[in-house]
This record gives sequence, C-alpha cells and structure tokens, in this order.
Amino acid sequence: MASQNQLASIKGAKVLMVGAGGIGCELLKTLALSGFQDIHIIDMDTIEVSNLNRQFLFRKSHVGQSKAKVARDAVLRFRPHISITPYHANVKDPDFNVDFFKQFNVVLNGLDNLDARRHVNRLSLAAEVPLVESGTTGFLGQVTVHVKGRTECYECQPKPAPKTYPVCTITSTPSKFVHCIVWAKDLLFTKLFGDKNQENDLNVRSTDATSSSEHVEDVFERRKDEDIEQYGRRIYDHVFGYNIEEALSNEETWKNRNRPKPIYSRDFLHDEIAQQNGNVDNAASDPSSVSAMASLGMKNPQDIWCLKENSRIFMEAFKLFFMKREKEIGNLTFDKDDQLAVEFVTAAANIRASSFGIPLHSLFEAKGIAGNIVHAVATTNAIIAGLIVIEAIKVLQNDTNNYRMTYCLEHPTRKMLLMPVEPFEANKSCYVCSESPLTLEINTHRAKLRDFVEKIVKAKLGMYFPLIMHGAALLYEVGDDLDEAMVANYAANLEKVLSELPSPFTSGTTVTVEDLKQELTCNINIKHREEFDEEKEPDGMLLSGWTQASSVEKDDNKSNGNGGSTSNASQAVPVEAEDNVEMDVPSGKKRRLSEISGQDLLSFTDETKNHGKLEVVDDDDDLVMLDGDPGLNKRKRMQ
Ligand SMILES: Nc1ncnc2c1ncn2[C@@H]1O[C@H](COP(=O)(O)OP(=O)(O)OP(=O)(O)O)[C@@H](O)[C@H]1O
Ligand SMILES: [Zn+2]
Repeated sequence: MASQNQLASIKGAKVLMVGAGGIGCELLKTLALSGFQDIHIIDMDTIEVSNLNRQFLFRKSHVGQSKAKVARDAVLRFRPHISITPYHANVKDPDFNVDFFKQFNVVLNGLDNLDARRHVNRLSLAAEVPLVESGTTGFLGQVTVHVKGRTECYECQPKPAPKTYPVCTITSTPSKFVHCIVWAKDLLFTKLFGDKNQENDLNVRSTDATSSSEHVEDVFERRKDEDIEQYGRRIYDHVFGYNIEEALSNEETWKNRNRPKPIYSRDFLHDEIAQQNGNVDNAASDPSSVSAMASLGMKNPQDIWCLKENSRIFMEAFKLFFMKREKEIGNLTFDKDDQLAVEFVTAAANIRASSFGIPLHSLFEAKGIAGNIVHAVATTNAIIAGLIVIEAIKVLQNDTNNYRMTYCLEHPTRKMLLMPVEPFEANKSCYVCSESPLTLEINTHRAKLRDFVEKIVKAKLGMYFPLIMHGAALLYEVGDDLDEAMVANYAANLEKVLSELPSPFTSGTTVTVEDLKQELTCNINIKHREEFDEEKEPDGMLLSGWTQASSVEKDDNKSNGNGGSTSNASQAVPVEAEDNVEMDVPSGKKRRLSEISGQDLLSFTDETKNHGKLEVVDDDDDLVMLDGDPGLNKRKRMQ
C-alpha cells in the first residue's frame, strides 16, 4: 500500500512511457492501477498477431492498429478518469526534443533495442529528467535507475557488441549447433538463394571441375540441362561430402579435434525424391505458404528429424525454391518467418551437425537459434513492470538512498530471484554524461570521412544528426536547412580521405562531433595507425576511451586454424545481438554511490558470471526469498 506521501507524488506526476510492447502493456496497467493520472506513451508500432499472447491489452480485432492508442483505450476502460496521451511515433522523431522531455517528472523505458534506448538516455540527460530503464529476455530481466548527477547514465558502461563468430569456426571447425545454423543461413542459404556474388568458403571447386585455371566452374551455378534434382544432389554432395573430404586432408586441423565424416546424398536419398514430385506440384500456389514439411507430410516442428529426414527436407525445400519461388532467387535473405527458408536452414544445419558429431535439433529450436529468438515470458515482463513503478515512485520522492537496480534471475541464488543492487556513480570516462574525450586509431591516409561518419559517428556513437568540426572548419553536417552549396561541399568531403580534408585529420588532431538533437558533444583524439587486424578489427579503426566490449568467441583453432578452407574470407560472421537485457552486470571497477555494510560479492547464474561480478545489497525488504536448499545454488564468495 502506498503511503500518503507516495500517493501525493504519484498523483502529481507527469510520466513518459516509451514502448507499449511486452513490458509497456504491463507497465501502463500497473501505473494506472497505482494511481498515476497523467501518462504519455510513445510507440511506433502497430499490433501484430504474435504480440497477442503476452501484450494483454490487445485483442485480435486490434491487429494493425497503433499500440499506443489501443493500449490507452484498453486502460481507460478500467480507469476512465485518468489522462493517457498516446503518440504513434518513433521516439527519435525530432518532435520529441529536449523541451518535450522537460515536461515530465520521470521517463520509463519499455523498449527492445539499443538505438532507441541510447537516444532516450541522451534526451533524458539533456532535459535532466530521471530515467528508469528496463529489459527482459525470457526469464531474465533488469530495471535500472539513471539520474543525472546521482547515478551512472544508461551508456556509462559499454554495451556488449553483437555476438560474432570467427569465420574459420563457421566454415571449418564448428563445435556447436549455432555454428551450423550460422553456416546454413549466412553462407549456404545466401550462396544459393541470395546474393550469388558473395565470397565465401563454400566455393571450393568440385573434383569434377577442370584443374586448369582457364575454366573454373562455380559449383553453385546450375549447369545447362541439369534438372533441379540433379542440381540439388550435386550441391548436397559438394557441401556435405566433397568439402568435408577436402577439410579432412588438412591433418593439422584435426590433431586435437574429432574428425568430421563426409555425407553423400546416395546414402540417404534413394529414388524417393522422384516419388515426391506429385506432391511438389500440388503445393499451394501462394509462395509464402510453400512448405517442404507439408509436402512430405511431416507435421510436428518439435520433432528432431533423423539424417535421412533432414536430407529429404533439404532436397524438397531446395526444389520448392526453384519450382515455386524462382522469381525471388538471387534476392532472398534469411527471414525467420519464412517457413521454407527455416526448413532449408534447419535441414542443412542438422546434416552439417551430424557430420561434425553435434547433436541435432528440431525445426522449432533451429528457428529460435536462427532468428535469435528468446521466447518472451509474460511473468518476467509483469515483474519488471512492477519494479519500474517501484523505482519511479522513489524517483518522484527523491528517495535517492533507496534507488536500486534490480536483476531478475532465472534460477534463485542465495534463495533470491530478484537481485537489488545500489546504482553506481557516473563513469568518468563516459563520453555521453561526462564529456570525456575518446581516442580513435585510424589510417588517416586510407579511411574516408564517409567511413568515419558511418562506422564511428553513426554506428558507435549513435548520433543521427551529426555535425563534425575540426578547429574552426565545419566538415560535415546533416540538416533540413542546408543550402545547395553546403550540401555539395559536405558530399565532396565525405569522399575524401581524412588526411586530405580541407582541415586534415592527422595524429594529434582533436575532432569535435555533435548531435544537436541529442544535445551531445564529443571530442575524439585522432591517432594515425597503418595496419589493422582484419579479424579482430574488421572496421579498420579502433575507438577507445569508452569502448564496446568485444564478444568475438574465443577461437580455439590454435594451429593453422583454417581447416582446409581455400578462401581468404577472414571477417567474423555476425549474429544479431540480444538487445533486451544487458547482463554484463556492473563490474568491480565501478564506484558505488555510498558504502554499504553487510555487502556480499558473488557471482551468479551461468549467463552472468562471465561478464562481471555483482555487488549485492543485503537488504531483506528488497529481496524475494524463495524456499529451497541454499546448497543447491551456485554460489561463490569473492575474497
Ligand atoms: N524507436 C522507437 N520508438 C518508439 N517505439 C519503439 C521504438 N523502438 C521500439 N519501440 C517499441 O518498443 C516496444 C518493445 O516491445 P517488445 O519488446 O515487446 O517488442 P514487440 O515488437 O512488441 O514484440 P516482438 O519483437 O517480441 O515480436 C515495441 O512495441 C516497439 O514498437
Ligand atoms: Zn554516462
């Protein structure tokens, strides 16, 4: 029950919510039921069928309508006298500027991507409005409080970069199913159905191609007069048979690894493919409903298919692409909602997994891995929404000593499912809230201003309306009110290498980058460097001072590594980032707001312990105690 004081601050508060999805629906309901009376809500999306299982303010009849507006209407039905103002818009729209933010007492985020979170962080800082930030991934969740001058900002700690895998792990030495999935979707699928010009390690010449360098056959090209079945079998034998034989010939690679076994279509595909033709012809005419499973009479996506079944799905999906979706071939990119693409990728990944002795997976599981899907848990969203409201009330009451960031865990640790932690002070080297300069190592004779703008200013610093200055020279800016001469001048600058700009970048140069909309200015010290490691520094430049944590998996290829691959492809293969929860919990490096007695340092859950250590506040009021044997919990005290 809220106290009188709390009720008074709740009633007088004007609150901005950003995001009306899984967390947002719960949050709006909880805010309304807690007594909040003036809530503004921004969401750019419309309702989709897949939202209905957890975004309970929405019904089937709302599909296609604005989330923000429908959420407002749904809550007004049980709280008709409060004011809810919806905006069906992107929070990055210039209308939502610093002045807009200034009208609120607190901002509450229920977003699902880093970009929007960073943007809201900057506007909240500029407007000096406290921000309560949140995220969930499956059973995991977190709520953090960011108050300028009191705590760290959302960007004080670098966020984990999208997970990437070394190319040689994907092309030559997979050890996990996810490696097979990345191979199947980013290399094989793309090579067959997407951009044919993509260079990748699959393109090892086949044994039957001539060895003269005059005529090198692209094995992925369909030969003249080759029927689809022959073509499919040739690809199958090439990637699962011949390529593996080739890799095996490099003995060094397999000294400390299990040798994969080549797989050929003749062992799993007899003449039955021919019998399937009738079914293929009967397949639905709507391209999006074409399915290899349907045409082979396989129904359950949770079944784990044997090698023979995977081989049949592989061939059937391959044929269906050419027979039913030929127009799309050459332009396809993998989409987790494309049934046929998921079937093909599941089968291909399973055949490869089988070759490497990796356990096979069902289509349902493979789809989750390929689409980087962590199934949402409605209860986690509800818990997190409740915690957001608790922190919002403390913020409104200026109850600074009791601010907590709280982690929701999958398994109880020390009988706790919710881990409250005191917020940390701002990181002095944070370029967002502490105006600390960054350092950029870059080849100033090779990199163009365009590379700097795209790879650093936009991708790393998250600025959308950048302005770049060196000394008194304005080198680049974005805006609606630029005259033609300026636009032409900036366009010309973009194509220049840094050392040849009107005001050249050289070692020792300090460049100022600003985003006027975010009211953010950042100085970057330039350091010329000649060479970069293609694998570790694929951007060809390195930003430090405030750096992204590298999450390239440690490659265990200690010897020559490339396992018989012939191409020189060397960049890491990216997979999408899990952007909801950053479980890189505060590391011991950060300083806390105040000293806490009875503190306990421990590592917890497998997901989090690799990223850092968590400082836990032993404050029973804030903890959820669970029954259970404490001995069962993974627990480790730090010295
Ligand atoms: N830049 C933005 N401006 C406004 N709203 C945003 C922005 N980015 C994300 N959102 C909103 O944040 C919400 C996040 O909710 P949630 O994580 O449940 O995702 P979802 O898209 O509803 O569901 P799912 O991705 O799981 O299908 C979405 O409704 C989305 O529209
Ligand atoms: Zn900061």
